[in-house]
Amino acid sequence: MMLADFWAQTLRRLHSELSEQQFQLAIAPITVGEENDAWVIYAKNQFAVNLLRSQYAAKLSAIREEIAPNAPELIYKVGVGVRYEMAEEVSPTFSGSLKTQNQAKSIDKSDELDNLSTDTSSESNLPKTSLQSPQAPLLQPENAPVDKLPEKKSSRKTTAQDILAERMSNLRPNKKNEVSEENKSHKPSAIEIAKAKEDAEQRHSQTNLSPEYTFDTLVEGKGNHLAAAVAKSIAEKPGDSMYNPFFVYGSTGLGKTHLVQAIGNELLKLNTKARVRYMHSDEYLKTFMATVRNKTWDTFKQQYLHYNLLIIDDIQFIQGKDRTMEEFFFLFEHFHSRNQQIILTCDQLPSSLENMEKRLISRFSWGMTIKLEPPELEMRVDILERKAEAVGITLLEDAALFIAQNVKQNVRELEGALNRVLARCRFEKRTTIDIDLATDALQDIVASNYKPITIELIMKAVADYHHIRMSDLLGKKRTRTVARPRQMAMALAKELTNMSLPAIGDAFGGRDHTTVMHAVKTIAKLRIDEPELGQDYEKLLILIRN
Ligand SMILES: Nc1ncnc2c1ncn2[C@@H]1O[C@H](COP(=O)(O)OP(=O)(O)OP(=O)(O)O)[C@@H](O)[C@H]1O
Repeated sequence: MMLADFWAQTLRRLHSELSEQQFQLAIAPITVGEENDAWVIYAKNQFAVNLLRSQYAAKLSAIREEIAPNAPELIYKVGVGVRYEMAEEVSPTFSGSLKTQNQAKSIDKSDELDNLSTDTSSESNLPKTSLQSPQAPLLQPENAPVDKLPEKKSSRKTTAQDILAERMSNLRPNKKNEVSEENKSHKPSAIEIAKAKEDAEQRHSQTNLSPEYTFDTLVEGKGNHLAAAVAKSIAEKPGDSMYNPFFVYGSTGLGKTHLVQAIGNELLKLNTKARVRYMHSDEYLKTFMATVRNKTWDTFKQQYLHYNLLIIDDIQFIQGKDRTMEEFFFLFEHFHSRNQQIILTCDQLPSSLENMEKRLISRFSWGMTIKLEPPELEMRVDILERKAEAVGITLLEDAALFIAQNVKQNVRELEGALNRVLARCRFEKRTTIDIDLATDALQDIVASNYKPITIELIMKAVADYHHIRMSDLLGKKRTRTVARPRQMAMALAKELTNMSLPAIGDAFGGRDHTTVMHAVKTIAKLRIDEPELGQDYEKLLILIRN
């Protein structure tokens, strides 16, 4: 069998077996190739290679054994090979069967929804476990009540309308199984709708989730793209062993809480009866201490065991607290062994948690561990624009760029800076923020960020902006893609530094001062004649100054 055929069939197989999110996240980006008689699965970075090796290598080997037993072994590497798009590469019968597979997948998902929403067990129905010895943990996996996440059922035909109808029925109070045929056409009255809304709001408040932390309000960029994709996948299919636990870590203010709460809110949107609970580890600690003090073990156990999704924020705070860690270990085991989803956030990688129990550290890495990185410039601008828009204020592009350039570390600080600018804007009874207003409102931040402008700084900014190398600016190439940015860099050097024309020429690979003078004149003219170039120049001025 040829590699192309093998991969086309493998894609079809994986597409039918994995969730759409898993497929899109891990499999779709793969390219393949042949090297020295081996078949190579290429991924774009080491993280992706590791992910493939740990999560999919066994499955891929099994498929290879089955459909191409004489084919070479598969090896995994960072690199780029040939991409086979499923729709184009497969035969007509393949795409036909692909459709069938997709339908099968939607049946599975709707069944999960059915299961989740019709499971009516409540805390009071839970069997109680007893504390067997003073040292015994409160939560013992073997005794703990079984309240499973739904398992996939097979064949009932379910359409998208069924799913919608199911979701609608979840909005009505409690009567799902008692609806008679004639009542099916019953339209809920305004009172029923108001009651259902009130119930939903009450259920939501018990989850401890902030309603504003959703995927809609979460801006995505390089720093959180992968984490957001995994998060959405979990909301769609909580408890999948690949992402259980989901361990999100990163410095303060990067959006860990927002991201993990968005999972809870999304799951509740998909299924109003999913049992979700968010808590800060501090709350877990306090509740546990109160339990020890008051000996209210049963209440403590029942409080946690029936959730489908438990989110604990800032898990690092339980470090060094031996009994709490022990208890948490059994809570974790309970969730994991029953495919109930657990999500943890932390300020550092599990292995860096020096005072955490070893068995917990190893378990934290069983599922998916993802770091949130500080937002890059474009993402910061996007966040600012979206947040200003949400309060009905227009933030002009250069003002957004200016704020984003000055506040780089984390999103919380970015929000703080924006709030100051918004306050000034409202005080002046304006509806638009321009660069003057932003500069004025953030003077102190700008002053503390002050760095002298050097010619190297200018060259780097211009090279980055135009996606060329610094060496191109110094070299002899005269193609337009290089020559124009070089002229721009010279003009910027003239405007932003005190350097003489000969000194600038010298810094640009020993060029004559007349070359610099020509560049300055050309750019001055082009800034008027070519508005796009003019805007690029303005943006570079802001970038370099800030
Ligand atoms: N990608 C994002 N899009 C929109 N808003 C964001 C994003 N990331 C963070 N925020 C906002 O920034 C603020 C801080 O985020 P959050 O509290 O989630 O950070 P954190 O990483 O949990 O911080 P800490 O570790 O200090 O608890 C919140 O108001 C949040 O809504």
